[in-house]
Amino acid sequence: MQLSSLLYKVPLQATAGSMDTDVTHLTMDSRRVAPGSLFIAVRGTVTDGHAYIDKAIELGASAILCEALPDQTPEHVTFVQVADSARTMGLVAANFYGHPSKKIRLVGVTGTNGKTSVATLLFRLFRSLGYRCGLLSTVQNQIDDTVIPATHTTPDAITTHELLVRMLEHGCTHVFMEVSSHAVVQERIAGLHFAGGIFTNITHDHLDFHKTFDNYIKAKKGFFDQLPRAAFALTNADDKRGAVMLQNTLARKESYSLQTLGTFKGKILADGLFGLEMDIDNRQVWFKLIGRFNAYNLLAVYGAAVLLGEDPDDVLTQLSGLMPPPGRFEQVISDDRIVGIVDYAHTPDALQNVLETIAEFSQESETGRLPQVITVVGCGGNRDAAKRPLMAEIACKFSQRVILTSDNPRHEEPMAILEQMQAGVPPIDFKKTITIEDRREAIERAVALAQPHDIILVAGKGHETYQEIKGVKYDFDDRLVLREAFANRGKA
Ligand SMILES: CC(=O)N[C@H]1[C@@H](OP(=O)(O)OP(=O)(O)OC[C@H]2O[C@@H](n3ccc(=O)[nH]c3=O)[C@H](O)[C@@H]2O)O[C@H](CO)[C@@H](O)[C@@H]1O[C@H](C)C(=O)N[C@@H](C)C(=O)N[C@H](CCC(=O)O)C(=O)O
Ligand SMILES: Nc1ncnc2c1ncn2[C@@H]1O[C@H](COP(=O)(O)OP(=O)(O)OP(=O)(O)O)[C@@H](O)[C@H]1O
Ligand SMILES: N[C@H](CCC[C@H](N)C(=O)O)C(=O)O
Ligand SMILES: [Mg+2]
Repeated sequence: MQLSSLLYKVPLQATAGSMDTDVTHLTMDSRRVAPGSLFIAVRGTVTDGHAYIDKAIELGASAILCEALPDQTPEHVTFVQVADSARTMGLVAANFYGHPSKKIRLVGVTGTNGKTSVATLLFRLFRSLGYRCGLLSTVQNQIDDTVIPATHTTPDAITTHELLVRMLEHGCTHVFMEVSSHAVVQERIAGLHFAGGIFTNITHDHLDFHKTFDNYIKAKKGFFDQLPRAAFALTNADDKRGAVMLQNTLARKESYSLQTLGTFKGKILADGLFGLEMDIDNRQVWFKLIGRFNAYNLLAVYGAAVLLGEDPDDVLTQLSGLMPPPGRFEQVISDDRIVGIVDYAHTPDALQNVLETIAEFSQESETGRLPQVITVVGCGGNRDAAKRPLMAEIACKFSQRVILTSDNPRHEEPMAILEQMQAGVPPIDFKKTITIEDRREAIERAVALAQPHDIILVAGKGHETYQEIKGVKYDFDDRLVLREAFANRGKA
């Protein structure tokens, strides 16, 4: 495509070289430059893409998009200067790929917790309603049955556009995607045309990246600020910041609620390890998902589906048959009835929600002995450190035994992370807390400590199939390790 067409409606500051140059490929990574590429120099958190312009030219880039022109520009390469290359990348990607998001109904989900759950349920719901669909999520990307591994919760703008084109070619009519706060700040969603946006909730996370809670709120709100007038903006009316999200949006304002007024009203009628019974818009329905937080997710999905024009009865019928996404309250039961729960709770709020849900149900046992809750939990390295003591404190508050362990230490020392978690353990709970650095050993110890009908929560990794230590991803799956530990229990 001609560079001038690629830059259609893109605000430019300066150019050097021919605008007729042909561009055959876009990339923000010099290591991926091939002859004919447009290399987009983006300032990152570790390094600055501008430092790789020479490398990109060496590898045959035909044009460079950047925020600062070098003193001398070679004649055979065109330079384009813009104010914000990350944002421009999204606009250029939209031009290059022919605005696929305008030809499909794209719905984004943002919030601290529940994005994967809501996006995945919407994807499965619309498929069961007969549509071809796409999904961009933390667990995986999907085009109907074809799974494409995900590296991020929200891919970069070029990858997203590429995937949307593939989805269109496959005949997809609807795409559901998670919109992380990182993605909003890094402009990964620039150039996308959304048919709707959904807000789940906002609590403590990612303060390592956003620095303050206010910045974090602003990042989430930024998604709604960008929605077009024709879109819907569906918020959680029961969340303190639910209304804030919609303050400046042009989109149609809608809400869902279990507690107050909202476009979509729900009520929990029954809640147990078997599922949820809810009243939604005066219809009583059973769902296979567990816990109050999932009542919110279901209501958000229902509301979005109705806003997308689906019949409420059809939506509820299909929704009642859906299973939770992998690693979300996934149960692994031992032969002697120990209940293992693997859940992706990796924030204080998620951990508290899951443990409160478990606490409610652990009183239901009919064995005469009150089941104990054993929680195995860790916190990721090179991520928000402020949540570490909080998560340990919450684990102690709601469990009879707590095993603190590692969760993707990345480039940090596992024991240093664990010491920060230990700082949150109240003195009264020292006795019930053990620290075991190796996650497999920690899970095995939980199984050894458990008796029939006890509940073991293994929190933080959910669907993940690896443990990341010093840049290497080792195979590790909480569900498999738990199953193995249960199987070995009989043999000990
Ligand atoms: C903190 C963060 O978000 N980092 C993302 C960011 O990387 P960065 O800012 O560190 O980039 P950088 O390494 O400084 O490089 C700057 C630029 O130089 C380029 N470069 C670099 C080296 C080179 O040789 N040549 C070259 O051209 C890079 O391609 C890049 O364009 O931009 C990269 C390209 O898009 C992302 O892959 C990377 O995600 C990292 C891997 C990451 O772990 N991100 C996490 C925190 C994240 O985004 N998480 C959210 C979910 C959070 C949630 O749970 O809600 C997500 O959406 O996945
Ligand atoms: N609506 C909700 N409110 C609070 N907690 C929730 C909600 N939905 C799910 N959770 C909890 O949060 C965990 C993560 O859920 P989910 O993967 O859907 O969130 P996410 O927003 O996609 O997370 P990430 O930011 O890591 O992508 C779940 O395993 C569950 O413990
Ligand atoms: N999307 C989140 C996932 C955290 C999951 C947890 N297992 C960890 O590695 O910290 C992040 O990148 O911060
Ligand atoms: Mg997610």
